[in-house]
Amino acid sequence: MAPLLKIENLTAGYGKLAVLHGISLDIREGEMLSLIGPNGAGKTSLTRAIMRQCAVMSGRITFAGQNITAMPTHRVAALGIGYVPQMRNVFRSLTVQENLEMSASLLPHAGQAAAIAEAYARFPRLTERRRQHASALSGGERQMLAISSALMAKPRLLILDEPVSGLSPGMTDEVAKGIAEINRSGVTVLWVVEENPQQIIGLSDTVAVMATGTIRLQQPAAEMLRAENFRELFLGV
Ligand SMILES: Nc1ncnc2c1ncn2[C@@H]1O[C@H](COP(=O)(O)OP(=O)(O)OP(=O)(O)O)[C@@H](O)[C@H]1O
Repeated sequence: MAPLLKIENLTAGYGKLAVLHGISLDIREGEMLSLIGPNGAGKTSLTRAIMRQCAVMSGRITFAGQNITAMPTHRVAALGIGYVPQMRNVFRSLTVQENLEMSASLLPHAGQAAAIAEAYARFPRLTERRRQHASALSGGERQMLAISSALMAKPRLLILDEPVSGLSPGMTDEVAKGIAEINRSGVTVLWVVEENPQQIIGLSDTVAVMATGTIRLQQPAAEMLRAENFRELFLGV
């Protein structure tokens, strides 16, 4: 079966400067793929290139059989890719409930209340915070809200940029389990993982290792965890 997302020989960057060099990566429908690698490897840029927020210089990106390489961001999103950037991913001056209502407003009216209830059921912690402004949320709660908002559009592929970075171990566990549950419900997940790689990779099917703007390795997560040189691979040295 053709992969859900196919990236072929992608070169991309900012202005005239290429920071991704000949990237090729396949994501199968239903899988959970962790993208790891040292600071500056280009993980964020790769997620941004998929969403057309970083200039593609050459190569091709295909999603669900459609060439999205030159498609504007809103059309990529409408095709079924949800994106949660690491920062600025919620409306800080709105409450949790208002954030969810705003995202749910994309749905037919009849389905909005159920979609919001589903978000609270997935991350019960948000229920307790429903009247709080998003600016007052903890880092983990903010990620839960951003992920819930992105899910309102019912994406086939969810791209998450470092959703658990900087979180306490308990909160990492809570957010990561929520993401694994989303994946089990049928959503393909691509997540950038910066910290606690062993714990997160354990939840993933596949790992792709980036270094200096290239993909060094793509392999099953179980194999990756068994590798003696795991740290070396992870750090890309
Ligand atoms: N807006 C930008 N303009 C110019 N160069 C950028 C921009 N954003 C990132 N870069 C450069 O692109 C390269 C890859 O950065 P990127 O943020 O994609 O890496 P990363 O693997 O996500 O790193 P980190 O884990 O530190 O976020 C770096 O050399 C960075 O300096």
